[in-house]
Amino acid sequence: MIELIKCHGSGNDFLLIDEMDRDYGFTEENRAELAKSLCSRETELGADGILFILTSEQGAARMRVFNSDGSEASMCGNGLRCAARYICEKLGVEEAIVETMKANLQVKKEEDLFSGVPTYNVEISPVSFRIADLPLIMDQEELIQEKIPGLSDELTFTALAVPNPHIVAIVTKDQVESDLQKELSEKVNGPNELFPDGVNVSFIRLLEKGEIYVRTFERGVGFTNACGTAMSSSSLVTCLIGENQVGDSISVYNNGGMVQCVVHKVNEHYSIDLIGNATYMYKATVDAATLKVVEKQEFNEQAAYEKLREHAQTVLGTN
Ligand SMILES: N[C@@H](CCC[C@H](N)C(=O)O)C(=O)O
Repeated sequence: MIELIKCHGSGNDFLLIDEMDRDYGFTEENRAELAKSLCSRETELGADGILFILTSEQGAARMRVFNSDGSEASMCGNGLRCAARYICEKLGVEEAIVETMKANLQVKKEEDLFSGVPTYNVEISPVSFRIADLPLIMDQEELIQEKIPGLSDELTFTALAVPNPHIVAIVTKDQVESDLQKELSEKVNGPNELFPDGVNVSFIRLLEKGEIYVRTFERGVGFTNACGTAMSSSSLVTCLIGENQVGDSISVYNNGGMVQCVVHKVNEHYSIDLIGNATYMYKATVDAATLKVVEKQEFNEQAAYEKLREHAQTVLGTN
């Protein structure tokens, strides 16, 4: 029997499985297979990915994230907020260090972003603009607000690794609503010569000063309600172009709700605080042999979250 929690950050939903106290004896193949089968939207659970919580020698716990196609990602911002809540509540602490594939990251409980919505602040770091770190195969060091030959004649992109790979473009409302993002994203996430490992592709719409909208096609998943590392990357890009300021809070609206991002710059190194909900939907027990849900218990937290989501939709409706 596998015990899990279905949770979400901005509607980017995950199945959280705790391997700290319980040794399920998963192999790497098992984790990838579980991600593909349990995350399938054809099944009762369905999710954008699985968060495996493990013991760590470098922090309070370790988070590994698998996309719904079975690939492992180096980071997941919305997932880290859910993992942060789980780890902090389990250990009875308000803040912790969580080990991820490439970095040990600071997480902490924050004041509720909206009444009754459990909120966590997670560090998004390290940030690299070296295109080799994505990797993006082009004959240059960085790509900041530039065209990518062979990808789009109309859009300029910024490429960054936080540390999972992202390209972001500032677009118009019409461009967000067109099929352009789907076409580009499928191109760079299929066999292609630019991004051999694929890439998360975000379109940003500038709303007001301090307010942006971000829509992301996630590598290994497809369009999701929101992507935390993408919203962090997008906030940083709006600071680079002078639209927003380092140190200021940026409200980032998405199709699943909203979060806040604060970009920091210390000694030429950027990091981003990603602040948003960590909502539990239900607890479930799954039979590992049949992958059927044998028990389910709701948390009743979604109603409070819906109020935040309605607010976000109202803001988007007027922009
Ligand atoms: N949804 C995540 C990112 C998950 C990983 C991503 N699809 C990748 O492969 O890099 C987030 O909230 O950051």
